[in-house]
Amino acid sequence: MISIQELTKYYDDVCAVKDMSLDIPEGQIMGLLGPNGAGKSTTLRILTGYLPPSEGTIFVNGIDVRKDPIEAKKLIGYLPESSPIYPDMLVYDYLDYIAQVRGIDKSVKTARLKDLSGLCGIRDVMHKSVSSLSKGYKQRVGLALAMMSDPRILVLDEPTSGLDPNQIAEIRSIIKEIGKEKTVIFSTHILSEAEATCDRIVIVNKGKIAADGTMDELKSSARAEQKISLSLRDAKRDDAEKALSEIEGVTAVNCTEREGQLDFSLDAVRDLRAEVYLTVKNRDWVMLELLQEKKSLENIFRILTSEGK
Ligand SMILES: Nc1ncnc2c1ncn2[C@@H]1O[C@H](COP(=O)(O)OP(=O)(O)OP(=O)(O)O)[C@@H](O)[C@H]1O
Repeated sequence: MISIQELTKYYDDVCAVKDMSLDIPEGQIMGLLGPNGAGKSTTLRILTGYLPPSEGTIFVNGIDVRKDPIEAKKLIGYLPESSPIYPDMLVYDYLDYIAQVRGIDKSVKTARLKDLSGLCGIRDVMHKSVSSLSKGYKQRVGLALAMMSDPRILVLDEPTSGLDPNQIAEIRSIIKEIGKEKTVIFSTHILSEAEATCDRIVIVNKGKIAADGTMDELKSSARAEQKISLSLRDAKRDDAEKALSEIEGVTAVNCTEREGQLDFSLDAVRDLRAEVYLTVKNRDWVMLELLQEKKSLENIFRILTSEGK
């Protein structure tokens, strides 16, 4: 449905997106996850035809966004990071006005506004002024605006930014509901946000894709590397290092010594606590501590997006 090919964007000499390629199939809810300044908004602006790329191409349903932005935009609903909504109108009047601007036929307009108000949970505020709404409701109105033309693709830039936990949960459930029928792409810098909502997560850092997969795939790659720490007494350092490094699946052994105690940190391909325990027991060394550090997705995200990585 969407094919991003070798996308690069420079703002003067700042490279915001570097050689990004990505295919997004129809019906997917995809989260673009990354820290501030990773290039998420820039990617979404180019995808929605609001910003030209420096290099590269984006096809939306076979349409080249750069060559035919008007046709491409017809397929996309876009909620930018700070959605510009007029404060002085009633919600209903505002949606009605936008429906007219978008050329929605009068015969279907009333039904469309009714559907949207239900989908986006704004029935109760349709006759309130936009300025009186909470940030969460304003965001729902923004969603309704993005969905006005019943687009096949919905692009949301940090849709839950600045909302309280209840509002976040509400926006999430609306996105999930919309995602049953549409392709949804949204950006966030919060891992749990992407985890709760997405079929697929693309982690971007410094304009590049750092990881791409389903939540399960990212989690199993996070589990693929384990760290085990243990402390021993009554063991000779050389013997202990040798014995631990000979355990199948241990890829690195680090040791520090203090007051007759050996503290080890092992890298392993899986949870090897049982093997470590038996190795120590068979040699009559005293085990003071045995711990497995959980390498959570949170850690992976931090490692992938931290400075210098
Ligand atoms: N209009 C602009 N002019 C110059 N540099 C820009 C402009 N917009 C973005 N940048 C720079 O491009 C890089 C990527 O910014 P972008 O807004 O795309 O990142 P982001 O991941 O969306 O971050 P945030 O979550 O903070 O919005 C950053 O270094 C940013 O400072």
